[in-house]
Amino acid sequence: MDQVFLQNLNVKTYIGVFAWEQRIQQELILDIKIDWPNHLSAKNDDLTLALDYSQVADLVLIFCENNQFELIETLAESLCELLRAQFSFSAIELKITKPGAIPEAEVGISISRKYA
Ligand SMILES: Nc1nc2c(c(=O)[nH]1)N=C([C@H](O)[C@@H](O)CO)CN2
Repeated sequence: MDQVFLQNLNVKTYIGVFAWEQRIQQELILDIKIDWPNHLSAKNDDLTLALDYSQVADLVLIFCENNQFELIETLAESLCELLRAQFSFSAIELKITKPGAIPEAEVGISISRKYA
């Protein structure tokens, strides 16, 4: 399946399990891959038939700015549901990296969801 992707999307959000984290916005890096049949938009050279990555980015940025979770897993699930409701795709892969969470490594989670 073709995909539309956004890589290294930098968002700011309230995220974390600790009290100090719940008072400050932190940076997360998102990599998003969404299954989308790109041949239709290509054939017609028509953005309305494409999955517009700008619209995806705007939705994700606004959601992150306006919501707060403890776990990045919860944010990931919520974002997949939000994007699926808006754009009706059949599958999504989402990776969230939390820079600076621990000094020794780059850490995060990834999820993959398929819909009927
Ligand atoms: N699998 C996860 N592990 C951890 C998370 C998380 O969201 N998912 N969060 C934390 C803390 O918030 C940490 O990032 C603070 O530095 C720890 N482990």
